Amino acid sequence: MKTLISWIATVHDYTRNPQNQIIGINEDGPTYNFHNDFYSHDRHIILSSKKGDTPDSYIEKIRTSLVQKYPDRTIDTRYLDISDVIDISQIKSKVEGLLLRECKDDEISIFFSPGTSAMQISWYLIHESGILNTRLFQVRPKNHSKNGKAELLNMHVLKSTIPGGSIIKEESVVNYKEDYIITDSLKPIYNRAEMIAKADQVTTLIYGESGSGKEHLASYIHKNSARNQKPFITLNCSSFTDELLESRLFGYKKGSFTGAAEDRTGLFEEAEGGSIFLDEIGDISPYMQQVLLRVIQEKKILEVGNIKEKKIDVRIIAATNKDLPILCGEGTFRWDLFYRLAVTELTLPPLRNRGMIEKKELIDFFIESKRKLFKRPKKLRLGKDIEQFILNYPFPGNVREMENLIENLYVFNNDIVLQETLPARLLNPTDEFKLDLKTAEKLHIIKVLKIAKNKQQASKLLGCVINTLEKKIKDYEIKTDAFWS
Ligand SMILES: Nc1ncnc2c1ncn2[C@@H]1O[C@H](COP(=O)(O)OP(=O)(O)OP(=O)(O)O)[C@@H](O)[C@H]1O
Repeated sequence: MKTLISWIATVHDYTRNPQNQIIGINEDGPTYNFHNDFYSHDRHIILSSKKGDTPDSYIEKIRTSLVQKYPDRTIDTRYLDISDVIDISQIKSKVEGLLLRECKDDEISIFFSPGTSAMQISWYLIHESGILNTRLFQVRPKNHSKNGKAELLNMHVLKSTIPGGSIIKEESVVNYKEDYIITDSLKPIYNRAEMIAKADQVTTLIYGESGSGKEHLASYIHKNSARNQKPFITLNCSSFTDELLESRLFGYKKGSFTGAAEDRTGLFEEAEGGSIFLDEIGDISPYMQQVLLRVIQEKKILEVGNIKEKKIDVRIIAATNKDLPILCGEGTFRWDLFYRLAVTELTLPPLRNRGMIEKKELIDFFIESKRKLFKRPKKLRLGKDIEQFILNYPFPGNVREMENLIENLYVFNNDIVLQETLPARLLNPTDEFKLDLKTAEKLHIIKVLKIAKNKQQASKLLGCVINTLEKKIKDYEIKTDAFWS
């Protein structure tokens, strides 16, 4: 869809009397001019910085007048409730949020001219962030053009001329410091999360296996958002029945069910102004899906046992280790809820796909961070063979399992890690975990390498030529040093 978006031009879109009061619509103003000369879009969204509690008669007047003149055109208004029209970060965050919610897949033409200069800088920053498919346009009015006709100009602004990107980057670096390692495969994901964070109210769906870092990524979005001074609340949805989940999320009134001895505030209300992280969202029942869909649509909650809804302002970040589109296709998850939750999406790779270098970085990272935790003067040392066992292990529990393993090694070792202190599953990885075929093959090769005297014997046992075995050792990044000295 081709969407045109612009601010209302409060000065130039209206005619005024000598006392500067608005008395009518200026048909030579920028909004009208764009429609007269250049409009070729499927819809136009006109933005107002005001609160939408009561429609602004002026912006609605211009909309009605345009619709009367061009009845086949779709013209909508949106009220963004901007408290300070020169606050760039507030403007950018609210506009970007709106665009991500409503125009994510559109070809967006931004009419740059109307609005305050802060609004124009925000347009530029949104365009430059590259998160949406945007183009910037301005109009040269007929009295300034050589041929006496208004001209539509596509703007290409050189990046180096405006320092906005670096200002925004600086803010997020200041906001965020933590004991966490962002390895290479995580960098693009965290960069995207940072952009998402700036777009207020936009929902995010994080995909990733258990222990891959979903909660941390969600908290990173919160910390980098304008809501970072407000609460970040997390809930694992899979551990509750419908009744418990509903009362936990929305609260309840005293006496509304057996055991409800007093009023209790729900998590949505506790998170007011901040963000809520709903983990394992793929596990909620059809009933809870319907309830949550309503909450997202209406931005209101209903406490259990209450009849009056409460307005909420909470950013929702959800996560799942399931393939939600597949669940939707099978009919167990609602498409409409999926689309509401997945306005933006992020996927964390499982640890087994992060490559040896990253695995090693993580091991080193945890060895140092757990040294501090255990208050040891020296870091634990891993012999080459022990390191190979750890590197070869597929870690079905992902980073959490690796973190726990290193903690465990600190408990049982003082200096150099002894092989007998390694958990049995590392020495003999079996198929006790659900593993894909490739991992099963890798584990089988490791098993055979361990019992064979050399590669020739291993390839014989495996029933393949040595070249095939060597290729698989390379592809699966199996470290063979531990098997033969
Ligand atoms: N890159 C990393 N650097 C440091 N610690 C990490 C990293 N990734 C994950 N962890 C640690 O692994 C553990 C699991 O992370 P987290 O709880 O974010 O995962 P999750 O995907 O939300 O898991 P689940 O779905 O089971 O709740 C946490 O202790 C977290 O600190």
